[in-house]
Amino acid sequence: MSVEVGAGEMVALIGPSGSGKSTLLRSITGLQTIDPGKGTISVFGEVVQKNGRTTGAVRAARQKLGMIFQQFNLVGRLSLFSNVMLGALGRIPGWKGLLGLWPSSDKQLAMAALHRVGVSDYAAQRANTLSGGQQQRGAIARAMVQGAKAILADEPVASLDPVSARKVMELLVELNKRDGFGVIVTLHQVDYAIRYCDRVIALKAGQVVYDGPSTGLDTKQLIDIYGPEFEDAFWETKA
Ligand SMILES: Nc1ncnc2c1ncn2[C@@H]1O[C@H](COP(=O)(O)OP(=O)(O)OP(=O)(O)O)[C@@H](O)[C@H]1O
Repeated sequence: MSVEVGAGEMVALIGPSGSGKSTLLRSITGLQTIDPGKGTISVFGEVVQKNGRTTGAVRAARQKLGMIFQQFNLVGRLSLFSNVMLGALGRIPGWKGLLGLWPSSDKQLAMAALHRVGVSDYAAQRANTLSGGQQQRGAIARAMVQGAKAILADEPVASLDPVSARKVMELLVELNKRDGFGVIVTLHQVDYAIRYCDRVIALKAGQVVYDGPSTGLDTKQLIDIYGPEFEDAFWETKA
């Protein structure tokens, strides 16, 4: 496949289960290597994968990419604040991080990020005592402290109730529109992709089958992507 996403874009990645959405995101961050061959992956202009191997540029590129997962990936027994501070781990020696010897500038950054995503009131609370929506906001704050320029979110709302899911999607839109973060978000809910994202890339069996404005997706294309059962399922979720 060949795909290019601009620095400040908000893109939904959709497609049936197994179509390659997670594989694509994981490959961009270098968590997974691509097949040997001519394919390359570049992040902010630097080649991070080539000939089926990650390059030396992958580490610096990872710093610029905040990865958000369905299951939040916070350390449950640590406070929300400590979890967000982990975003700064790449900037100081590991032992300092373990002892909690964070520079005050990073601590301020963490509180500002928690405030920005609307969960600063829970900073001292253990992560595993928070709701899914609050944890996901914390994960986004951690990406901000990391210094990410773009957020790659792999089904970030799949484990959330509809209200929390909407709030997390609205937060991603806000971070994109107001703060200039690039966002690539994989979604199973096509209606969320259409409502919140300007551009949709649809994958099917590892190929790009649609790449264009979300407003350009029609029922026929969605049936092509997901199969004939799609129409029933779509209207069920809208009801
Ligand atoms: N290099 C590769 N060559 C062929 N197949 C691959 C390769 N890498 C991954 N796959 C397969 O492609 C599929 C992609 O799965 P992936 O988890 O990326 O899909 P997904 O769209 O994120 O699905 P879901 O929505 O269920 O999370 C998997 O079955 C995986 O084993």
